[in-house]
Amino acid sequence: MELQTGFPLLLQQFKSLFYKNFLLSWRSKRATFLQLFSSFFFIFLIYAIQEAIQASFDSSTNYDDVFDPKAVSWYPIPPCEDKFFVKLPCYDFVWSGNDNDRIRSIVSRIMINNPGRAIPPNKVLSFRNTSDVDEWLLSNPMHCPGALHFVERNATVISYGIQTNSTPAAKRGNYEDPTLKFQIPLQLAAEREIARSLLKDPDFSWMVSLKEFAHPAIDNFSAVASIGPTFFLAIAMFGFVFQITSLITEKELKLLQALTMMGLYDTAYWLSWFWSEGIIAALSSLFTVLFGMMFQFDFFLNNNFAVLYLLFFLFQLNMIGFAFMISAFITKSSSSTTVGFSVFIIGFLTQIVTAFGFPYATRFSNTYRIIWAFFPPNLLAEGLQLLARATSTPGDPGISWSGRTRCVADDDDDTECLISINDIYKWLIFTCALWFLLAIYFDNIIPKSGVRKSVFYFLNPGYWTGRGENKLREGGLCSCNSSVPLPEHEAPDDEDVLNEENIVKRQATDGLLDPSIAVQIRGLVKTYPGTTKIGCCKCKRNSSYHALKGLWVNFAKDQLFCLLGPNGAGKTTAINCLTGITPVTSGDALIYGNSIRNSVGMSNIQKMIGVCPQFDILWDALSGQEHLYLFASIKGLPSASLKMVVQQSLEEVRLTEAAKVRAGSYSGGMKRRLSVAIALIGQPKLVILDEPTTGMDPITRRHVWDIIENAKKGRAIVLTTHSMEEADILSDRIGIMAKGRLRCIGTSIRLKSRFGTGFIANVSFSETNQGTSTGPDTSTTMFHEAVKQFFSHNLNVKPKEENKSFLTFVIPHDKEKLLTNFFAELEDRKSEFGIADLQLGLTTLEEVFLNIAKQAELESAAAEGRFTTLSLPSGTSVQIPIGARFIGIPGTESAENPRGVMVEVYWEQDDSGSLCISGNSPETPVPQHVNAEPMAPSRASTNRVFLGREGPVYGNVIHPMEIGTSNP
Ligand SMILES: Nc1ncnc2c1ncn2[C@@H]1O[C@H](COP(=O)(O)OP(=O)(O)OP(=O)(O)O)[C@@H](O)[C@H]1O
Repeated sequence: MELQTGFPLLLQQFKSLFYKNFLLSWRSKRATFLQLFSSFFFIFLIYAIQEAIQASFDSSTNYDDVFDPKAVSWYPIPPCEDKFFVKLPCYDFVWSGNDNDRIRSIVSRIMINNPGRAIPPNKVLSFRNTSDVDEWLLSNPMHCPGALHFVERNATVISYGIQTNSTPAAKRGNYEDPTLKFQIPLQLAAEREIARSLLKDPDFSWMVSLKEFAHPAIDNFSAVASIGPTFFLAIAMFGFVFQITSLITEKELKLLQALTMMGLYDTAYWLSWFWSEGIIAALSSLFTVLFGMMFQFDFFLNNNFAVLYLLFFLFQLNMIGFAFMISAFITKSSSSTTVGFSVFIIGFLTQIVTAFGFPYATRFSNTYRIIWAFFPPNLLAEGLQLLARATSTPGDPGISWSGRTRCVADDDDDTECLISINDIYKWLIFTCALWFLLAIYFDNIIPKSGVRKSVFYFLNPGYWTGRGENKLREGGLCSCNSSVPLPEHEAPDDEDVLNEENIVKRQATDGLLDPSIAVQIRGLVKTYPGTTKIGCCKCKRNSSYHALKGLWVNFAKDQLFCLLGPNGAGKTTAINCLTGITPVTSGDALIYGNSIRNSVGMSNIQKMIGVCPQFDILWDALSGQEHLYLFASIKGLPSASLKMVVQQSLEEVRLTEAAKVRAGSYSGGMKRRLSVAIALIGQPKLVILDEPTTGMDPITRRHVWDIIENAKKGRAIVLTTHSMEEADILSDRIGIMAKGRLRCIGTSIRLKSRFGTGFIANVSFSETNQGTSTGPDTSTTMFHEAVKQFFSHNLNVKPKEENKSFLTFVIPHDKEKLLTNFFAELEDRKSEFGIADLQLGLTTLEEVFLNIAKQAELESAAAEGRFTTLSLPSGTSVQIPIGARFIGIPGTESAENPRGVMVEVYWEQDDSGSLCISGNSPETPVPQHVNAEPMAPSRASTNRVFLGREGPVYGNVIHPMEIGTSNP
């Protein structure tokens, strides 16, 4: 099937990723709902705050149009309880001059003649002079709203003064103007009664009316301008946090890595996210403006719709770009909320600073404004200020579309225009593009799975032409990678591995590419470099590690090559090198002639490989069918064939019925099957299966084996597994790795015959000879003994397992030549021995595996000179090199045993694969001819005495050859 390439592939990848993002948004409805409609909640809050604040100025006409002001002529002295925040007991007024009869009479008339309400005597306090009043007011704050001070100059002149608490106050939506409420009534009462007293006419009266100017609303409090920036930032923060979470989750779960292995273009990935989030931002901005209009804000009604919409949309888009960029620095999706909260707090603070005029005033230099514009919330705050200022009074027309470029002086002092709404658009577009490019740049240079590109990767022409080396680096940006020498090349001990290596080397030197070979690995070396991370308080050092120490091997077409090896052998590393996830340190590999070290080669390889990674890399919210559609599209399968291919794949892995079920609800086995289907989709020419059947039940496992078996045709398959049965059944060739090296290679039978302990003979006896249930009869014992005798006499072997129905013998390889005659004779004497059935088989692959792993561990322990303690039943403890088989015990020399005694040590591997002592033989004399070496490390070559204490005792290693035996 012809796969798409170039721009059509990019377009197809973009479409399928866009659809994936759409599905993810659709299925996380709560998050999407918040992104789209959180604006309603915030605008409602702005509305409520605006209403509350305006209500507090209700008694003032400053915020209203007053075209026909009313005259007010009714000004009684109000009861003191009407004063806001008054303390009880309170007084309607206090006065001074009480040592004067005439003044006393004037005050009593003020109280009696107060319009509408006579003031009771207990609501008034009198003093002799003004200083006494001041003293009382000082010691009794808020107990009285005003004071009158009278002085009788002469019979015709009485002067007076007024004191009021002149602070305007607001309480629960009401405004208190002290002049109108307290000062004028006191003034009118004092003047009225002074006039009556002087004229001696108790009915003398005149009308005083007060009337304000007709005026339009003087100011318009804009909650949108004052608190809007914070609230609109909060709306954008939902998208910001969800965006970072989605991106980091895809990295964390290695979903992005899986897509990259399938040949994903970076651009398609980022564009798909940008578009899908851009659409949500577009809708969210639309709803923001519509809700603003719905709540009848002048800000939203008077400014042009497009001008408003563009500001909100560009801001939200900018925040998405910002989220992309920030996500490159975050490794855990759980951190995204913290990051979002931090950005919000910083934005909140810088918006306050912006609202106070920084840096959009002529006294600040342009540099400040440029720096300020790189943080999107600042631009939003300034944009909202401009729009609010354009609608500050109800008569203001707002900013029209054509007026968006018009620059209005910011301040009364400022005559120079500093920024227009159009400039804000330009800054938002520019910085958004910048964040987008930086996101791709940082994503490339900040390590993912320990791998990154060079800081100046974009300066390498090969990056743009695709013809350069596939240069990836390892380690963090700030870590100093020490240059590590390559591991020494050791010629393999095993003849088959050596042969394979020579074949590959010869083919590499000749430059010949055998058409039957799918993958040729040429001396692959992978060293994870040691890094020194300089933290704030400490230096952290990791030493380098040679995970692959020179791998030379061919994988043939139409065959399955199984890589076995204990944990940490380097299997996954080898696979990661082949798929381009990990850069190789040295050597190369050709996959169908394409080098993994070359960018073009790697992009060709990605089109022809399918990978089933060790751990399922799936989106919980997507169904099996959707996964297959996505991966097939990323791979470049023509869109016309997608449906058919996906159906076939689902049928193949028996997931048709669960095709529409979300992968999150799949069982472990179903997920593995889906991963296998993804690896096989698009007929890849090389399929890499890393432990594909982990967690599957035996029935499903066998079914997947069938799938793998059928998939061999026309492609090469590389399989890693810890199931020896799987390896045995599926493999055409097996390579067992340990400690980064290939230890053996060949077919299953060859490995068993070369590395197994020998043959297994199972002898089962006929039922009639098995005695009663209470115990074997004498004939059974007789048959058993006869067979045992026969084996012992001819092959020198004892049974490994025995019960009343069968005997099992392990026959070493060196007896192979005797076997034909031996079994022919046994077959002839079957009835004589009471034998029902006779089976001969090779030892299991598992045994081969264990032997190879143990051998590798022994070698490495010997190479590293590691020691362990052997505790003998006699109570002696000796230090012995790990893996040593025969040990002479120092200090046991005697006349009887002049060379002392020795033991054979038995080794086994623990769960982590390390060797540990499983037991030892009884002590036997060391033969006379044996030369035992004291095997202490150089620093403790003798059994020294340290500070009065004995040092450790080191055993003498005896080479097995000296005793006449060979190594296991
Ligand atoms: N990024 C890394 N940095 C340092 N060392 C690493 C890194 N990745 C793997 N290693 C080391 O390289 C060695 C080989 O690891 P690898 O994952 O290839 O083993 P494996 O054979 O696949 O094991 P398993 O069967 O457990 O999957 C291990 O000792 C591992 O600790």
